[in-house]
Amino acid sequence: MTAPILRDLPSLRAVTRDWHMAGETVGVVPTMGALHDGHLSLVAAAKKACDRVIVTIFVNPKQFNNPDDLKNYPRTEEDDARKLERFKVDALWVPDGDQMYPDGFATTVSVAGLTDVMDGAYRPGHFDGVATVVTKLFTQTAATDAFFGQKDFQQLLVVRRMAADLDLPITVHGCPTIRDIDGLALSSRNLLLSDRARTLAPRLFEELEGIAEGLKAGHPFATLQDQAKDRLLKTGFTEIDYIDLRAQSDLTLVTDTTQPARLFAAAYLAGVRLIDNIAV
Ligand SMILES: Nc1ncnc2c1ncn2[C@@H]1O[C@H](COP(=O)(O)OP(=O)(O)OP(=O)(O)O)[C@@H](O)[C@H]1O
Ligand SMILES: CC(C)(CO)[C@@H](O)C(=O)[O-]
Ligand code: BAL
Repeated sequence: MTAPILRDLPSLRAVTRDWHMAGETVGVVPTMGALHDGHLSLVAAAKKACDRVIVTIFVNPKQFNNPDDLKNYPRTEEDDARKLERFKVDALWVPDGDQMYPDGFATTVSVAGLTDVMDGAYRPGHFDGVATVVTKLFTQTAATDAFFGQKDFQQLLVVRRMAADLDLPITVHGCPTIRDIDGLALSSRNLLLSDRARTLAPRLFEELEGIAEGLKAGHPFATLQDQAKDRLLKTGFTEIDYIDLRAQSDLTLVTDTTQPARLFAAAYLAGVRLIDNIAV
């Protein structure tokens, strides 16, 4: 059965009020649509953990620093609703831009520190947009639990910081990255890759794995990083925003893996910006 698609706040509040009154746990899975198995793994985790599940679909203009990226972002609402049928989620929250940001909207939620690096540095304003919309999604749904992917690891930490700092009564769960059979992290933007670019895209993950092995073998990170960048550029990637080794807790740069660390990468292939990260 198709879940009800709710587009205005009074309708959303009407259904969630009864759940909260009954003491049920409510899980929210925030997405920008164009759903794939990565998103669906979050939905499955939410179904397992919570009495009720709301999936949100909103392509949030405030987090796009590039107007073409916003214009080209895939929008597939009917397919998305169909893909969710088998999960029997309780509601789809699909607000439009006016619902989310009515005339006069003037508030920005900004998380300092964690957002200074990587995607925060390369996509100015991006995490302000994310933190602002996620704060609204949390308060609109009054969810008790939220489910985010580790594919966007920096986003996961930013959201956790924001929820803790604002005392939002919600538990933020981080779920593992789902990959295609060739290792490419599933991502809605993969739909924008040409056939040829799609065959090259898994190289990003392969390079991260190669660096992880090199670190285990005792090679210095700086050398491994340079070699990986060179190889990606020769393969056809056009621009590499970063390949970084950072502490998992606070994203500070590290040069070894004496504390829990992750490798992070962002690079352009045929005009599409791919990101990935792995634990080392
Ligand atoms: N491969 C994946 N595995 C697990 N979670 C994922 C994966 N891809 C996305 N997610 C998670 O799904 C949620 C919604 O992400 P979003 O709608 O931006 O999808 P996306 O595929 O990351 O798209 P984009 O192309 O914008 O990066 C986020 O919490 C994100 O981390
Ligand atoms: C969390 C999110 C739905 C906020 O718009 C978005 O950044 C995403 O899809 O990862
Ligand atoms: N997956 C994070 C959302 C974005 O790239 O804008």
